[in-house]
Amino acid sequence: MSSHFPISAEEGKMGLVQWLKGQFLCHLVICYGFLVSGLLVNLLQICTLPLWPINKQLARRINCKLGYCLTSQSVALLEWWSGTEVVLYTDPENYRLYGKENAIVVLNHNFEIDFLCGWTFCDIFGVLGASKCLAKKELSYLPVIGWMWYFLEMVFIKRKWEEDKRNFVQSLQNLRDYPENFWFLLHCEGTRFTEEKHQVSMEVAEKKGLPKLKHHLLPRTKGFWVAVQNLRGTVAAVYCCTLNFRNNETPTLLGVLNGEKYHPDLYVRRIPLESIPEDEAECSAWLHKLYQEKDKFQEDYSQTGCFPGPKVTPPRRSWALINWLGWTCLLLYPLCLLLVQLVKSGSILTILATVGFCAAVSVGVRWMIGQTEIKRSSSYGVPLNNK
Ligand SMILES: CC/C=C\C/C=C\C/C=C\C/C=C\C/C=C\C/C=C\CCC(=O)SCCNC(=O)CCNC(=O)[C@H](O)C(C)(C)COP(=O)(O)OP(=O)(O)OC[C@H]1O[C@@H](n2cnc3c(N)ncnc32)[C@H](O)[C@@H]1OP(=O)(O)O
Ligand SMILES: CCCCCCCCCCCCCCCCCC(=O)OC[C@@H](O)COP(=O)(O)O
Repeated sequence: MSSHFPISAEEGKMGLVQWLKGQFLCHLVICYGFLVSGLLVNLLQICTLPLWPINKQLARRINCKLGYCLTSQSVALLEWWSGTEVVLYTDPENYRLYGKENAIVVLNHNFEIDFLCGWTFCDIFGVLGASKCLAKKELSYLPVIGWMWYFLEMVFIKRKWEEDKRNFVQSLQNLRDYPENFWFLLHCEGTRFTEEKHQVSMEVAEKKGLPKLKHHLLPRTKGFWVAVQNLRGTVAAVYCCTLNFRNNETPTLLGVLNGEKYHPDLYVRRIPLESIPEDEAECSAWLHKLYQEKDKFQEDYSQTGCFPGPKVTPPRRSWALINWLGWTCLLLYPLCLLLVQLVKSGSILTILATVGFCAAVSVGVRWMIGQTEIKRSSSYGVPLNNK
């Protein structure tokens, strides 16, 4: 039934803005800016190579800034384009420490944009350029983003312990003299949550005599233990982070690109590193207990729609937006000049080349977005013995 109330000018304007956000041309401009600026950042990163043996700390700082230039564009997309506001549930005493110390972040891995929400918190607390993750090796091959991570000393693993252990320990040791405050993200489940993976991992839990989890896969404990042991004295605390979305939202990166607003809530508990057991078996049992607590928070959230403790909506910072607008203006200018030349020339070949370029940008970015989709998740964790 149609409404008899006339829409206000304000509503009309909002409708138009929302309509624009869904248009392919807008997406093309955004993706073009992201890809071309990303390649420029990669190129500048390569230029820092001769600096590493001369002044490693300076090279690292420069790479953090370059990394920020690229990563913060996707934060701007979430905060300013889609209008998503991240809400934090945490102890105000601990809030003052976020961004002022190194930390290991333990975060659940259920959502397609959990990495983006993580980056947004990193930006809010000023550690975005230096933030790191224990990531699957396949991500290091991602054009632009994966190449950038190489220079940011991200830790990549094949998820095959015998093959990984040497490089993993060495990469962690390298972080001991990192010149900027960083957060090291660990998704201890090792893969994204799917019903099938959940079922398999709960079979493992049963065999091990561990309580079943409803909202998480059983955590793999080795990576956590090795990270804690190798970062003692470097990292002050573990941030136990539990992320969920209001109204049972299932957010996607494509949704963000279409300007859809989501409602993420993050519950953060700060646990001093000294309180985590050194012995492997005890540390492993400690992590299992942590996941049982996280599971309880998720269950309560699904009943009440909120996490425990006081909540705050930290203000978004303008830097991400300024950086994004700066790159867009810088890169749109030559594009517009090219288009004008194109129209003037009337050459079929040039027009075809331009259409081909736009199609390549669009397909390339769509493929990258595909990497974030849970339906394309790896087969890691199924069947049972797959490692
Ligand atoms: C204030 C705000 C604060 C914070 C804001 C939040 C976040 C911001 C922070 C930073 C952001 C930075 C960057 C993010 C950007 C982008 C990147 C995003 C995502 C990439 C993430 C990934 O790529 S996840 C995949 C890779 N990572 C991991 O795998 C890590 C987890 N895994 C481990 O750590 C593992 O231990 C390991 C891989 C190191 C080794 O695994 P392995 O299996 O060899 O050994 P384990 O001993 O650990 O496990 C074996 C035991 O596990 C049992 N088990 C459990 N389930 C299964 C199963 N399904 N199948 C088989 N076996 C299973 C198994 O029985 C073994 O038990 P045993 O008793 O026999 O040992
Ligand atoms: C202005 C900004 C424009 C943005 C345009 C869109 C650009 C596309 C950006 C793609 C960014 C890619 C970041 C990849 C991070 C994906 C993290 C992730 O979720 O990895 C999965 C692994 O953890 C586990 O893998 P599975 O075993 O589940 O398989």
